[in-house]
Amino acid sequence: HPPSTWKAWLFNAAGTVPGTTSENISRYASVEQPTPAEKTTEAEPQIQPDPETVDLSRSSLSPQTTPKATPADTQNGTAIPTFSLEAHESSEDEEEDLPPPSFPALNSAQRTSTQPNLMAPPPKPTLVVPPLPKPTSAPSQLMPPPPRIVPSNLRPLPTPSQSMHIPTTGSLPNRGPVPNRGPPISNRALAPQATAGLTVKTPNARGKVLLSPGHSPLDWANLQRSCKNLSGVSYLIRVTPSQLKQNNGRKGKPAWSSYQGRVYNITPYLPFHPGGEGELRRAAGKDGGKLFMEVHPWVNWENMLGECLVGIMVSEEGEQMGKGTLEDMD
Ligand code: HEM
Repeated sequence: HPPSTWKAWLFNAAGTVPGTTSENISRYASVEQPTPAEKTTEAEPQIQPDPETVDLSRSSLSPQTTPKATPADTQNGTAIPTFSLEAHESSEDEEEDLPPPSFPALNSAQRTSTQPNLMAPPPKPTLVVPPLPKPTSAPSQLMPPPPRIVPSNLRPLPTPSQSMHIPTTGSLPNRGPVPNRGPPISNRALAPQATAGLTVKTPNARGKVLLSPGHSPLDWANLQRSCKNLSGVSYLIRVTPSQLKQNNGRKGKPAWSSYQGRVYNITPYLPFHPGGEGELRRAAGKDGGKLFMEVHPWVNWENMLGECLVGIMVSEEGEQMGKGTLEDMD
């Protein structure tokens, strides 16, 4: 239902409401449309509304820009109904004065119900935990209390300056040169000799040496696969002990060594031997099996020197000494 003041204005539009005159309406309309005199004298129309009828401070609309009803309508006798917000605001005030709605509603089922709990209560747990025995009579069965921490027994925590400090200059602590992972600083001066094909002894526990560039185990493996003649012979031969002794690697002779009845030319392997050329030469011109097995029995001689095979050991009379024959090798 509209407020009662709305009805009054509706009736005023019909011209039948007492107490509302056309004078009021025209005065109201004159606020919206300035008189011609005001238009001509001033560039910006200054509107001075009647404080009794219009309260511009309460309106967010500007009277200069918002179109309003023209007074011509009032002159014809039919006034445009105008609505006042006063009555509406008063009703809002009344609503604000009302207490907040109660929840649940006063006539709701929750309020009218006589039973306080509509839902059934949850079942009670059947398992009952027995109470813990009271630690009264037998304190010896209980766990002993934790030891008291005496500050004097605690080791003092290291300060960040002591434990977390990383030196910015110099070598890191406990980070010496890794064995056989690169040339140590003390051997750098010997690098030109190493490039000349000489091996350099390094101070490591297993007696490995610094191999010259291009003589790593991988380089040797590649050389074995290169199909080059590494044995120095064009076909497998029978080697007598005297022949083996003559080929000892000295005076321009090749270095042969026997292992399990087979003879190998170790000459091309000398610069590749991880234990050093000198160590390997100790087996030249004789059976090297004993030395070999003393140092590194895990090394596969056959695989390492397969392409260096010269032949088999025979007696001085040419008799076969081992199980295998040259035909078997072929
Ligand atoms: C003639 C056949 C030989 C072959 C094919 C051979 C091969 C090898 C190989 C592959 C290594 C490296 C082992 C590894 O890294 O674990 C090595 C190391 C070594 N070899 Fe030989 N070697 C031979 C003979 C000898 C002989 C006759 C000696 C000594 C008299 C010797 C002394 C050493 C030493 C001292 C090392 C370094 C220590 C080690 O790696 O355990 N090698 N050799």
